[in-house]
Amino acid sequence: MQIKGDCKGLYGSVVVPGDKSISHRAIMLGALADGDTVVYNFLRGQDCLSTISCFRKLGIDIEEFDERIVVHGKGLKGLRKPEDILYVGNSGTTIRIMMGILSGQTFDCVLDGDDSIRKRPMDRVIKPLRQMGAVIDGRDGGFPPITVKGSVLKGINYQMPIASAQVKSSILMASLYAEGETVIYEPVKSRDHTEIMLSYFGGDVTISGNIIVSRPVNRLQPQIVDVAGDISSAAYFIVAGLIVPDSEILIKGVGVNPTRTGIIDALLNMGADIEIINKRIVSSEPVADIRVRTSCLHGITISGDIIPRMIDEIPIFCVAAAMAEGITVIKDASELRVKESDRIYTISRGLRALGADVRETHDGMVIYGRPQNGFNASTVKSFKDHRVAMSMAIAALVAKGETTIEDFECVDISFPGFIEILNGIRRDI
Ligand SMILES: O=C(O)C1=C[C@@H](OP(=O)(O)O)[C@@H](O)[C@H](O)C1
Ligand SMILES: C=C(OP(=O)(O)O)C(=O)O
Repeated sequence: MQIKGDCKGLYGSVVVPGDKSISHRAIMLGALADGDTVVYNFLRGQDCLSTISCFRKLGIDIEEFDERIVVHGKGLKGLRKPEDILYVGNSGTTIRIMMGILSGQTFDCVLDGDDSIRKRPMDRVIKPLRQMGAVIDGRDGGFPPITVKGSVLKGINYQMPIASAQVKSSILMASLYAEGETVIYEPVKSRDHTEIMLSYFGGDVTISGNIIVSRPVNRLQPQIVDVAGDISSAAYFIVAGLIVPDSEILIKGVGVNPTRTGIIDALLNMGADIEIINKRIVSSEPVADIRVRTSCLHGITISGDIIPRMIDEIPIFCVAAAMAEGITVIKDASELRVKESDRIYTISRGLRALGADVRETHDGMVIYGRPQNGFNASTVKSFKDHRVAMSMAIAALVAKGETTIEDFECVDISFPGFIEILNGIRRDI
């Protein structure tokens, strides 16, 4: 993909596709509910389509219409043994949360994914699920393919060693099949869409601070789920609107669940002109419109609790940091090393190719903002990582000349239509 630089301004309003995390969960809980769940604004990105494909193989009828998806749920005990392996493509969320669901079934199955998934650690999920009684294994102790033998589960008390919504959600799904209560202690609060949606579907979940208690229920109630716009996708336009001169963008209908808004808090601390307006609740999740205008940003340090609240946005945050005055330091973000790519390495490498001064540390980066000669166009790798590809596209807007981003089609994993929306608000195209 070629991206023309020297962008003269971005102007207008955009609507980003539905939230990836919420879309996955709507299919999963819809499949386990007794009856039809209707999902509006479902994200038709490859990751969520992988979730649909896995549940179809498990015997769930899922119909796709233009504006909605209908999941014909068969109840907690309604899944049937698949005839094939369950292929999750590039989606960590699909494989990890499904491991929890499949542990409590009465049949065996195998989960596998692409080259990137085969390198991602699954022991973080295997360990607590085994404590619950699951019979589950991975290649070399913890990598896909994963085999799951359905078994009888019991509730556990689990202190999570890392903040991970995928691990938490996998345990919560298994808790639906476990005898007794499951208690999860999170070191730092991670996104809570599973807890919110489980309650919405009639599950028995209580949350107090970082402690979540779940008890099994006899049935889940099907629902209408209107998926909020994905703040992770909105983040590319938020940063673009801040760093491209003469810009003003309104992003409509974005999910602003506080466990996801770390990127907004971090950018506000850098001096960003961001307004959150028209706040409302949609299907139990907070949603708002976000207005951004070109701003003079300055460097900051981010670490600790804010990191899980913006984990997927750190690549695009690095682009903002590289355009800010002064130094930005990112700490406590070693989880980035086990995403679709090692994002500490891949985003540092991409930004350096455009002329930024970025140094890697074991758990983050140090970014010396505003390179003297500005950004200069180059050919950069996406490493087939959708978040790196889109972050580089935004950085390319403020480079001199035309940047080439390799393997750009990977953006379809989370944001089909990204480039069309971006070109639609460029004043110079
Ligand atoms: O639960 C989820 O939907 C997700 C959780 C996060 O992963 P971790 O749980 O590994 O932090 C995030 O990076 C991923 O894109 C989506
Ligand atoms: C890490 C991501 O997703 P997943 O873990 O589901 O592959 C992401 O979308 O940035």
